[in-house]
Amino acid sequence: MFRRIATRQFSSSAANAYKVTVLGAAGGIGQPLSLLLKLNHKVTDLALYDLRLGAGVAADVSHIPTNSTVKGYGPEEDGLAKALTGADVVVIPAGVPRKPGMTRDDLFNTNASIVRDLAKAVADNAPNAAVAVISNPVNSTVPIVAEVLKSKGVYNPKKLFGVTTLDVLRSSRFLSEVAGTDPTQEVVSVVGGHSGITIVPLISQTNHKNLDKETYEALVHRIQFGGDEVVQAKAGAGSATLSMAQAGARFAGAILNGLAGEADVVEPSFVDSPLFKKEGIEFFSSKVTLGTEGVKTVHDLGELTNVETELVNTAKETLVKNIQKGIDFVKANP
Ligand SMILES: NC(=O)C1=CN([C@@H]2O[C@H](COP(=O)(O)OP(=O)(O)OC[C@H]3O[C@@H](n4cnc5c(N)ncnc54)[C@H](O)[C@@H]3O)[C@@H](O)[C@H]2O)C=CC1
Ligand SMILES: O=C([O-])CC(=O)C(=O)O
Repeated sequence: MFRRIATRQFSSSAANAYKVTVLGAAGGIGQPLSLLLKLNHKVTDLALYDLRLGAGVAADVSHIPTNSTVKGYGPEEDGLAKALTGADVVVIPAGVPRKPGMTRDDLFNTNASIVRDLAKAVADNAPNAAVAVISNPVNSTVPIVAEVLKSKGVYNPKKLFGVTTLDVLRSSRFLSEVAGTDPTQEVVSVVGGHSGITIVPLISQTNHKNLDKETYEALVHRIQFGGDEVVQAKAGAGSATLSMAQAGARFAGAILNGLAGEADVVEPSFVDSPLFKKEGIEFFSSKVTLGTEGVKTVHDLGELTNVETELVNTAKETLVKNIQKGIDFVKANP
């Protein structure tokens, strides 16, 4: 009796009740990300899919007494379709991570087809879901998802996101370390893309515009190549997983806050962007206001210093190639 009442009370038809699906849920990112999503009270239905161990991770996470129902899925018995059906948000951390000496682009050959195939399943089973792509190289995997969704006639540019939140977290942390401030109070807008020189933190828009040149350059370099620090330290066992899980949970949470109609939900993300389309750059990361239909507003970059303008111009040169690579891949390998 009690159980039936509890189920009804938290049924997914209620307001603020969402199904979130994680594709790649048993991986280094997927597991802690699933844990953090289990702690988000807006998530009432959590679907965890992986090639292996989806059921195991789900059984584990499901014992936490929050309001969501957790289910695990594998490729057998149409598990991917079942995991996706009815999803409001799909988060994709499936794919291989870097080893020392590799760039994110070196992951393209393996991850492009993984992401393409998962995007096909999203198109078929959750065409209205907001899709948040974590799998690298983000600058190319996001265009891959867009091309697949377009080919299936279900592309909604307002509901596709490349997750760049880890660059935002690192910026807050690293800036606070050089400025001697509280990292929780440092908010840094990061624009461009998610790899090396395409990552452009806008330090001039913080309270620390007067850092000396050497400190500023070292800070920007550390933010751009922060991922390498973790890859080196893990020495062949992968890249950032725990900080990325926090970043992914924060971004998925922001999408849910937007869907729920909360005011002023703003996060940087790599989205289908009007900012530089005239220059042939279809996707760009900048601050985005999230709303009930996904992207509500793509913010422009605001005022930049000459140095930041240079950094953005350099980022664009690489971005345009990374984006085209993703588009060409789907054209050649539909
Ligand atoms: N956007 C960002 O800021 C960041 C992105 N990443 C990227 O995230 C990805 C995942 O990283 P980790 O979790 O560390 O890797 P991992 O190897 O620990 O986990 C990947 C998981 O994906 C699963 N998987 C592979 N193919 C799949 C498929 N077709 N369907 C479902 N699941 C599949 C694997 O079974 C594995 O459990 C990598 O590409 C990495 O470069 C990592 C850190 C930050
Ligand atoms: O560095 C990597 O390969 C993983 C990643 O994207 C990050 O940590 O920012």
